[in-house]
Amino acid sequence: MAAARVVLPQPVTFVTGNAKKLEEVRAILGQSVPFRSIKLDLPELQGEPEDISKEKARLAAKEVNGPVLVEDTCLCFNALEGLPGLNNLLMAYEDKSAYALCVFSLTIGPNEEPITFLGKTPRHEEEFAYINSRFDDILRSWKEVKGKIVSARGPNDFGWDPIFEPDGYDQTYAEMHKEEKNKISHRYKALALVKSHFADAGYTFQTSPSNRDLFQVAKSF
Ligand SMILES: O=P(O)(O)OP(=O)(O)OP(=O)(O)OC[C@H]1O[C@@H](n2cnc3c(O)ncnc32)[C@H](O)[C@@H]1O
Ligand SMILES: [Mg+2]
Repeated sequence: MAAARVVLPQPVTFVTGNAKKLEEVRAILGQSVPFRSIKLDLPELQGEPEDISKEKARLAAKEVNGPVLVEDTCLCFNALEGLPGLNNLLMAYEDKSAYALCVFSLTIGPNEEPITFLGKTPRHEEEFAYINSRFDDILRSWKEVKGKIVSARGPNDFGWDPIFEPDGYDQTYAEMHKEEKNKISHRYKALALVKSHFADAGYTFQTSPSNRDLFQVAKSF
């Protein structure tokens, strides 16, 4: 018997205040997940990345009163034991290695528990087994994006892209073509899990995003 399909009252709303992030999410998701986007000023929360992300999703779902997707990204420095970073502080350390971590949380409604998707190595055995059973192919190369901090190179229009050089590349994220970054990035890795989840869950929508919604998104940035 086919699994019951969850019907969502409206398309997923991706909540962000960051236009560059939205651009990448659009490019990576393509048509695979129907979503629209709004800009909401949500508080910058403190704590573990997954907890922050879940709380952000809960707050956003209350505001939107429907299904939401949120994302948080950090550039974490190994010299600071994974603390997100202050670049100047790092200059005092020899270890310039870092990793880019991306967490998405999806919640299908204001009273639902958020599900998180991490562009990072799973920490717990059970988590690993769970993801592995579902996303075998993705997981084979599954890691946070490792790299190092360098002096800024390339256009300066998106956060820390000019100072992050992923391992195995001689360009910073900022110097790469957009399509190249989107094929290897922390955001790509986390969104691959989001896509698999949507393919698995087979959500259907009572309404789909209209041109009007898309137009409003374009205007809000
Ligand atoms: O509204 P939200 O979605 O939270 O957008 P934000 O700009 O606050 O984004 P984050 O909290 O996730 O990110 C913290 C910082 O990291 C930067 N950032 C996020 N993703 C990045 C990427 O892929 N490359 C470079 N910088 C990035 C971003 O510009 C912020 O200054
Ligand atoms: Mg933020």
